[in-house]
Amino acid sequence: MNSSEIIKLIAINYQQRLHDINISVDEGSCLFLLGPNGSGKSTLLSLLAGHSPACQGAYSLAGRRVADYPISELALQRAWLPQASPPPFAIPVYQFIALGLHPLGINLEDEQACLVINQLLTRLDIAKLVTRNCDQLSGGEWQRVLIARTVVQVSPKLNPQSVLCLLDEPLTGLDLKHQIEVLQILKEFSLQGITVIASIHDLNLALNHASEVLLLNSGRVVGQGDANDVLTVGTIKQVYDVDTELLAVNGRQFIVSAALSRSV
Ligand SMILES: Nc1ncnc2c1ncn2[C@@H]1O[C@H](COP(=O)(O)OP(=O)(O)OP(=O)(O)O)[C@@H](O)[C@H]1O
Repeated sequence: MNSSEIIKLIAINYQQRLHDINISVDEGSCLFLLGPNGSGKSTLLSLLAGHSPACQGAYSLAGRRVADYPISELALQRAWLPQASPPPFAIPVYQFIALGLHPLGINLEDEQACLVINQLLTRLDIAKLVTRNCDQLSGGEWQRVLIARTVVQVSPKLNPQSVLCLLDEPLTGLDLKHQIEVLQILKEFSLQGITVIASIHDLNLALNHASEVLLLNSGRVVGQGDANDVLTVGTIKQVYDVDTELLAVNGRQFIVSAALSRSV
């Protein structure tokens, strides 16, 4: 393990869903997982969260085999936002977000915890919803509540042992303003040394916000590295079967569908 490597996967195979995955991720990286529907992004995130004990190969987090972590220690090191989970039961929003404190052994009597939660409520624009139950929210509001609960668990201000924040399609259902705020929160986390791994479908957001990307296809890694190197017209055609063009605007690259750009 090199000094900044936080995640190491060697020869991971899982059912028929992931094949020969060998990856390494550095501390503080903001890595976006990309790939078509069914390519294995959720499966890989679940495995990184420590939820696929029957996989073949080796997975180490912070230099230790994940299989050797007691679940209570794993919960201190990483948080995981699964994809599109419905509200579990009719619990008030504030109490649901505070569930993220549970693995840390603190509760709402902790002043710093209340401060962190209240800041998140403001930033994610959910302060006005706190007294409502989780099953009385719109899809985008519920997604922001889920993100808040996940982020609280690995907030460096509350949890000095946190190293990893895993999010499966965190931007799904969010409007533009809330997407930007979530991306900003994730960037701040990575700048504070927390490794962020999130799956998304928007290649342009990946180009402009990821420190690196990992592109999957049919459960195999097609490429990992700088988004500009991995997301070429050739790899996009190979993986998504879509013809694209790259446009440069104010020094930034954007991917557009070749068919759509010709039809206007
Ligand atoms: N519980 C399951 N049992 C068996 N196969 C599954 C299960 N869940 C998913 N799969 C299969 O595993 C493969 C990878 O699925 P996964 O959900 O990881 O893809 P994904 O890249 O996250 O897709 P999407 O972009 O649609 O969310 C797919 O072929 C899928 O059909």
